[in-house]
This record gives sequence, C-alpha cells and structure tokens, in this order.
Amino acid sequence: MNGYPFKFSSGYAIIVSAKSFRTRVKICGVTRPEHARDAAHLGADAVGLVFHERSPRAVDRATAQAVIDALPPFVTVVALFQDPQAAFVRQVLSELRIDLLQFHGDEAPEFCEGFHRRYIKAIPMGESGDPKAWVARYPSAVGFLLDSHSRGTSGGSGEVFDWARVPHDAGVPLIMAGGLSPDNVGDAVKQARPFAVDVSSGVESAPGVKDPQLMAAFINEVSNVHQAD
Ligand SMILES: O=C(O)c1ccccc1N[C@@H]1O[C@H](COP(=O)(O)O)[C@@H](O)[C@H]1O
Repeated sequence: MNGYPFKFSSGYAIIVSAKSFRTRVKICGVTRPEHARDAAHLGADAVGLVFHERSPRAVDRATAQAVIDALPPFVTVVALFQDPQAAFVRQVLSELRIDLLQFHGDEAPEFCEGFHRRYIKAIPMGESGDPKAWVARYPSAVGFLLDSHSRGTSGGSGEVFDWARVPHDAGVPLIMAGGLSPDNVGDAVKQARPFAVDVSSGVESAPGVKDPQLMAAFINEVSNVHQAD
C-alpha cells in the first residue's frame, strides 16, 4: 500500500497520499534533559517519561521536570504508566505539565478515563488476538501503541512482533513499537504504514541512556521512507 489509511468521522475511509503524510516519532524513556533537547531538535514529535519504578528508564518527578524544561514548543510530553495507583497518576499530573498519558498495563477503560486527560493505550502484541478488539474496548483512547509485550509483562523489551498483524483499517491512530531501531524502522513504516513509531531501547547506548547518534539515525530512516514514496 502506498499511502496511509484514514477514516473520517462519517465512516468514509480513504488512503492519504504517502507524499502528504509524515509518520510521527516518539522517543520513549528519556532520562536526561540534554537527550530530550537533542531528540526534539532532531525532529522527534514526542518524548516519553517512564513512571514505572521497575523500569531502568524510570524517572523521579524532579528529573521529569528537568526533562520537560529542556523541551522547545510543539513537542508532546507523554507520561507512561504501567498499572499505577490512581493517586500516583494524579500526583504526577498535578506537579508536571503532561500532555498525554500512556497506559502500558492492564488498566481498565474507566481507570484510563478517570484523569480527564487524553490517553493512549498499549496493546500487548505478545498475545494472540485481534488488536481491533482492544480498539473497541477503549473508545476514549486517542490512539493505540502496539508493543511486543504480553499482559503482565513490561514493555521496553527490545523485542519485535509480527508486523503483518498491524491492522490497516483500525480507524484510529496506531503507534508501532517493540524492538524498533535505525536498522528496521524503515521496513516497519513501509510495511505497516502506522500513524507513528515509538522507540526506547533501539536508540540507547545502555539501558536508560539515549544515544543522540542513534536517535538521529532513527528519525532519518523514518523520513527517508517518505522522501522515497
Ligand atoms: O521503556 C520502558 O522501560 C517501559 C517500561 C514499562 C512499560 C513500557 C516501557 N516502554 C515502552 O515500550 C516500548 C517499546 O520499547 P522498545 O523500543 O522495544 O525498547 C517503548 O517505546 C515504550 O513505549
């Protein structure tokens, strides 16, 4: 397919020309202000802050504030949680300027909606089943992030799932994740034509340490796909 599927609110579906569409990029698990600044100036659309304490990319609120302060305008700040206590999410939201929530665990739709913020829901592609069943279960989500994990396990594993399982007719923004890197993201975008891609370990020199050269290579690979379209 040489284009991107889009469904209007009326239900009318079209393929948007590949030339007029740009796959968005989220760099997740940023732990240092200088790497947030680098990511933004290299062209990242969003950066993710991990508020899951068992992750090597977990940040405390002071570090998160420093990362946010390093960002220029028009870069979305995403707060990632995995099965958090509601009080913790509320505390983060009260202290930090968060644009979007990402729920990566087994959170129910009512829980995700309870903060009255825009949110994306992670779909565990490590399990069999139709991703569109998740889309139907979370009608208030503004997008869905397809990662390689199974229910009950963490994301950020660096593992790839079968890209042939990405639906082309979900009717909502899909964000591909899971084991993406500068070596494979071009193929992923060409094959699945997602709304966005999300990367964590594939642009790191060590767990939790982003590598500016890898981030640059990753973002270049994504834009190269569009220039060749
Ligand atoms: O990044 C983490 O440490 C993390 C922890 C808990 C849940 C999700 C996490 N990361 C998310 O997983 C995807 C894929 O990561 P990777 O590129 O395979 O390393 C990442 O983009 C985050 O959204």
